[in-house]
Amino acid sequence: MKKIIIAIDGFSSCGKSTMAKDLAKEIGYIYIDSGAMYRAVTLYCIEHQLFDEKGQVKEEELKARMNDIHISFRLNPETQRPMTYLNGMNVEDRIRTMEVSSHVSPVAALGFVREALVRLQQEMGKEKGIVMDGRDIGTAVFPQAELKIFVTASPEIRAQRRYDELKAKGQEASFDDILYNVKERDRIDQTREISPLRQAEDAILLDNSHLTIQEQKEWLKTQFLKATHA
Ligand SMILES: Nc1ncnc2c1ncn2[C@@H]1O[C@H](COP(=O)(O)OP(=O)(O)OP(=O)(O)O)[C@@H](O)[C@H]1O
Ligand SMILES: Nc1ccn([C@@H]2O[C@H](COP(=O)(O)O)[C@@H](O)[C@H]2O)c(=O)n1
Repeated sequence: MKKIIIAIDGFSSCGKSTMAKDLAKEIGYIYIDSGAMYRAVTLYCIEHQLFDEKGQVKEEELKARMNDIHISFRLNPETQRPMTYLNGMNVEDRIRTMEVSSHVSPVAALGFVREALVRLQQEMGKEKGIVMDGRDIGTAVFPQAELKIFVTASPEIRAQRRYDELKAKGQEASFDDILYNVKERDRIDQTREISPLRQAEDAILLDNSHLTIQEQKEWLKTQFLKATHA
């Protein structure tokens, strides 16, 4: 069967990567979490003191160091899940902290950061057979994608899911902080100048507020089958 590109965009924490990962595994496609790449750049900024005392990113310094930032993915041999590597180090857990979540959207709004990461994402998808999730995959990275999905759910439901996830991992979490972060990231992502978060005209909308993980997985598989048998 001819391989296609599947772009899954949408709001923060609505289940994009859960759906994308499951589908990719089932159909034997590569899965790329583009948000992990923006998170890795943000972690680099935190670890190299590239935020000033007001929490603003030191743009010129980051720009000068972009060539020193190397991001890649490797499969965890036990779980078969992709892990994010930054300059050869596994940073999968460190990029998921609230500290990174609360700094990532301003970093992702910088044109030179987007240029570098979009180039890398397009390179990863040039052979097709890829499921990529993010904010601008269907609009900017792969506008030619054969299947585009745009996922949404209410902010409260999304925050609750993230809260439950952190609690299950034994991490300290405040529902209010998570809700604030989810809404604030959505605001910055939707209002930035370059490639703002929006639904592509040809994307299929999914509100999964009241769907289980299994139901949304089946829904996505149906969309894939429709797109590949059309
Ligand atoms: N339909 C669902 N019902 C309940 N929980 C869900 C559902 N879909 C995903 N989840 C859970 O919600 C949390 C967020 O999901 P996920 O990480 O896939 O979202 P995301 O959109 O990729 O987030 P981000 O934008 O932050 O990368 C996870 O704990 C996941 O297990
Ligand atoms: N294609 C993308 C993907 C992500 N971002 C930015 O990164 C943040 C973190 O992404 P998650 O998917 O891990 O939540 C997100 O809030 C965006 O600011 C992006 O700009 N483009």
